[in-house]
Amino acid sequence: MITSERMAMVDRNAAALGVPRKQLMESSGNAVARAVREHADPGDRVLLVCGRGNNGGDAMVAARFLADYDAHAVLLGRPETIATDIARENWDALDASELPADTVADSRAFALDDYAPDLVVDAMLGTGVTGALREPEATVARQLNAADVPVVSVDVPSGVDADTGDSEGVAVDADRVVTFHDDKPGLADLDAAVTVADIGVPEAAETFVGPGDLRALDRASDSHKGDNGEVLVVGGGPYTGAPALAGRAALRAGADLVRVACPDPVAREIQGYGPDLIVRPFPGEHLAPPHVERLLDLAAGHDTVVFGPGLGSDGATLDAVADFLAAYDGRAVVDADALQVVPEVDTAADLICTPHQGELRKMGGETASDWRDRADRVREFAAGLGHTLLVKGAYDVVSDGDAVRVGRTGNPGMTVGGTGDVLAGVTGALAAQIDSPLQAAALAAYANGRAGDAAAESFGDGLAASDLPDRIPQALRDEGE
Ligand SMILES: NC(=O)C1=CN([C@@H]2O[C@H](COP(=O)(O)OP(=O)(O)OC[C@H]3O[C@@H](n4cnc5c(N)ncnc54)[C@H](O)[C@@H]3O)[C@@H](O)[C@H]2O)[C@H](O)CC1
Ligand SMILES: [K+]
Repeated sequence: MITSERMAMVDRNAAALGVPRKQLMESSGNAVARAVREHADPGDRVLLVCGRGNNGGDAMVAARFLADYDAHAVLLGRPETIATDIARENWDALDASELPADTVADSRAFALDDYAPDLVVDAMLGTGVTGALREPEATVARQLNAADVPVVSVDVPSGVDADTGDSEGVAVDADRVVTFHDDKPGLADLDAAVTVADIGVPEAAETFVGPGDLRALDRASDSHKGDNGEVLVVGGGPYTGAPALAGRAALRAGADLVRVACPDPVAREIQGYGPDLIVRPFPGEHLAPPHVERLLDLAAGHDTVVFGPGLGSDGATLDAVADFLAAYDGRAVVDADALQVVPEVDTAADLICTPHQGELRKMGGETASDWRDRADRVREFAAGLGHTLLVKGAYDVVSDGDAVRVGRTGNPGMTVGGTGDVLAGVTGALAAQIDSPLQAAALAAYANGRAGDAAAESFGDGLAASDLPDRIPQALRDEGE
């Protein structure tokens, strides 16, 4: 099953892998023509009703594959109103090839009987539908539903929401649906036979995080209306730079506000770095159980907590981490020494753990040299743990125990200290903006690696972790779109 939102991401990822949407449309149209062949005989009259989006484009392609039928394409609207370049190119190809095709600009000009079809291909609207069908689509849908003619719908019956199966007004009552790449949740309860057509989307477009995944952030900024979240970084003790790096990275990944809770001496140093980070010091040299109550209060006012950067592995510190996690029920990123506490603790929190392979082993997980084997093991371990894992490596493997995503951006220069702190901060900021922890972690791995790749262009293997945060905003933009 795939939602329309995820399909749009995968589609964009496929384009980035060198399989552009027009090529997928060619496969989609071919699959539609194959379905027509199963329901009608050569010579039969086939009416292809095309909308102005890519759903219509699929049927325009199908028309080219049906030369041995009496096939006729009807565009609902004027050719100038076709919404996408690839649909327009396919319409122009029909026109230039002098294949039977005409346009219907308003509902009064359409009468199904004029075509006397043996079969209708419904390609008015696919996953791009919003709200109730407008005219002329609504009238055409009513005529199709009233007539005794078999209907093959392209991708989804026009008017039906592919994610929910709902329709706000009239929708096409299809006999058969040819849907693409993967089944859609909204098709399950319809009275239609559903076939899933492989349209050649490489598996890598789903597995490897790509520019399409950046859409998760566009959507997040629509729904949160400018509220990009507040992040609390809990870190510092033996190390000072780590919490500051994580905090700065969280800001650059779009968090509205970042506070760093750290021991007094660390706070004084962080304040010397500049005005961007708000510091909430606690007494002593390192985190300890007496600090936990105040940290919990502080955490309650934040969308996510990034736990671990530079905390060290003092016994009292690890006890404090365990106490915190046992009482916390929000969302947190756990990194570095704090990770070893996670398998023992019973927590209601929603955690994203970001171990490197050594830390994963310390948590009781297994690694493997081949990334595919590693992906299986990470998935199993995440399922047992009940949290999301982002296991760092040349290929970063992310799993919530169910799905697996792999980030393959980044370069060997990033083995320098501190890049993990940057990743933890970016993960915290994205987890404050994106609902799915898997998606937030996957995108964080991708963006961190891309920022590292941009830094390597200037500094090669001499890159430093502090080169990364300022390169995160660009790494979170899709320049190819
Ligand atoms: N990877 C894939 O899955 C591929 C899918 N393909 C096909 O593309 C469509 C989705 O195309 P898109 O252009 O995004 O949307 P639509 O064609 O469904 O519709 C957009 C079009 O419709 C107008 N519109 C929206 N709501 C309404 C309404 N209620 N009434 C009337 N008109 C409406 C809107 O203004 C736009 O102009 C997918 O389903 C597949 O069939 C491609 O083949 C590529 C690969
Ligand atoms: K359709």
